Amino acid sequence: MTTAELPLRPATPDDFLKASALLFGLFHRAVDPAAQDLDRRVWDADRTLVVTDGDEVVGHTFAAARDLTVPGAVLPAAHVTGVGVAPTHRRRGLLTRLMHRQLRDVRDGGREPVAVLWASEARIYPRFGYGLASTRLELTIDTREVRLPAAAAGSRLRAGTPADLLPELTKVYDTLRPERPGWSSRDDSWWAQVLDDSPGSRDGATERRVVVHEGEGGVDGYAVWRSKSGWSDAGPNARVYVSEIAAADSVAYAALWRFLLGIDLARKVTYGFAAVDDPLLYLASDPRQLDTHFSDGLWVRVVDLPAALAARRYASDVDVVVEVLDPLLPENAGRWRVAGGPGGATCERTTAEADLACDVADLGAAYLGGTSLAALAAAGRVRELRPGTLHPASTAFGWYRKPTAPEVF
Ligand SMILES: CC(=O)SCCNC(=O)CCNC(=O)[C@H](O)C(C)(C)COP(=O)(O)OP(=O)(O)OC[C@H]1O[C@@H](n2cnc3c(N)ncnc32)[C@H](O)[C@@H]1OP(=O)(O)O
Repeated sequence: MTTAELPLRPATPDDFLKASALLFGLFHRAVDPAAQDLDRRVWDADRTLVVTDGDEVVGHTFAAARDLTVPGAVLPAAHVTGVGVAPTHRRRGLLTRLMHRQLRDVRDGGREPVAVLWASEARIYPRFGYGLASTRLELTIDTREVRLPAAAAGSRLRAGTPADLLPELTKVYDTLRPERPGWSSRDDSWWAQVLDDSPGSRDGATERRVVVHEGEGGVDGYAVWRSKSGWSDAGPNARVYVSEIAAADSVAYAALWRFLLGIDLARKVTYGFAAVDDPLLYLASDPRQLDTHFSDGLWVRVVDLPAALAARRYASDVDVVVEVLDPLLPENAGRWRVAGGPGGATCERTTAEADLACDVADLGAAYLGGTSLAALAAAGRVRELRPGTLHPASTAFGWYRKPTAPEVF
């Protein structure tokens, strides 16, 4: 049997252990039964495709059913993860088959207008119509070089474990989520996944810790962190690793950062999920000392174009005809009129002359309001066919805050 003929099918619960072993191997991790149990909580055979060769699972992809916040709305979105092909079967088209089938299934399912993912390597997914929709700043902060404004009166911090403080975390997260493009819904299983603390995941650091901020109305912010002991010839040199920080307002946000940057014996604090417009850039006495590193965040694939473009809101009034290329999902190809604004929008097929032309991946890139159509045009990706239409459309497709995705799923 050639690779192209290997069976590709929906998974069954019996495939889990083999699929899990495949993924541990592909990501160069020793099999960790604790992490595996946790993965099993979020894994759903009905949302998984596998390729088998005899008894072996040699290809795998999973699309978790979660909601995603987009500009002005919260939508069901296929959260694609666990993509992998066995090293014995690589570069023979199995990923291509899996991606094509998965996108077709999502489209035919009729419920999720977009698919989203984090890429292990940024080169993999554009060919399947995914566009880079959010960027991520990784910060490595020298605690002695950065000062924050003095604390506001009435701030209170409380420390605890993730297990003890989970109700507070979920409350804050769910309160903030509808306003934060790029955030995904978390049920109990996803919270368990996000807060995974199996010893194999610690890399010599402590267990996870949580600090919550209490304002006048109760808990309104939290940070999840761990630390790692370190000593140098010059003295203490511990590191603090922040995995998540969320706050309802500037008082809570500054108080949490003040706490994290003030932990005794630590010299560096790292945080991997800052937004490109993160408030810390404007709070810190010397933003250069945040030592930012820029990388790709969430990739978005527009699966049902009219549903996706009508579902989000626009920053300003828009009425534009876009000619779209989508060889993989031809239902999306052709000319679409997007009309609306901050209160809602419609997207309908049209025979009118096009104002702009682009690939479906560019609409994915612009979908969360973080990548501008004008920047894509400057890169030669979006084309302005009718002069004067690009700039207003670019403003409308933007949003008042940049998207950020707080977790790699
Ligand atoms: C959302 C997520 O889960 S991200 C995790 C992705 N998984 C991993 O990184 C685990 C390790 N890697 C793998 O499992 C595999 O190499 C995969 C899944 C990335 C690719 O699977 P394959 O079956 O080899 O891909 P396939 O043969 O369909 O390749 C399709 C095309 O993508 C290209 N491609 C595939 N992987 C890569 C890569 N890592 N970098 C650059 N190009 C790539 C191929 O060259 C091919 O290009 P072509 O059509 O011009 O010839």
